[in-house]
Amino acid sequence: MIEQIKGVFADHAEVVRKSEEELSEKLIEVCNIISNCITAGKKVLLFGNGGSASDAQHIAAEFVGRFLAERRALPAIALTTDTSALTAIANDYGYEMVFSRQVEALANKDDVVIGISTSGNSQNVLEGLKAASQLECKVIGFSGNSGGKMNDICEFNLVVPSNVTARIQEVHILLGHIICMSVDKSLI
Ligand SMILES: O=C(CO)[C@@H](O)[C@H](O)[C@H](O)[C@H](O)COP(=O)(O)O
Ligand SMILES: [Zn+2]
Repeated sequence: MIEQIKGVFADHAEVVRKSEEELSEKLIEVCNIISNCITAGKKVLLFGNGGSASDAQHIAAEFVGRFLAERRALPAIALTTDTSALTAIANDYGYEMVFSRQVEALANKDDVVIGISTSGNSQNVLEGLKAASQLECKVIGFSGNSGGKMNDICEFNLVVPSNVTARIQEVHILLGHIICMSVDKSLI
């Protein structure tokens, strides 16, 4: 067991190292887009399935509550929390529409819309990002597994260099925290 545990720590460290190498430049651009969005009075919408739904909520909460600095509340909404909307949309239109329908309802031009999917291929995430694109939002992806179909839809797709869902998710929340740090710094 100890060998397995050490193996997970080692894999995690290696994916973090490769992510730093491959994603840092792109991450600066994403941080700037999000800081500019907030400064311009726009908002951030996030969504994903399972663990990525939790990530969407976690990151939105850092904006609305606080991260490091004492600053004003910032507008971010996870589209994974309204069970009435989620169940009605899934029941009436299909599960693949649960995010796109909410994006149509809530997003405006120049809002930032972040879709989180480790495979890059979850249909409801893809539909949500496509809807955001049509509304001229800034479309950002957090993905893994070479990016999947999110590569074709996102303006910036942050593809974590791993094929292991858990390792990808661990870096996704790290990316989220780096973005929160950068937005905080841009505001104070
Ligand atoms: O957290 C985990 C696995 O670590 C799961 O809940 C995982 O998020 C779910 O299987 C998702 O449905 C996977 O979807 P995606 O990341 O490929 O879009
Ligand atoms: Zn998980």
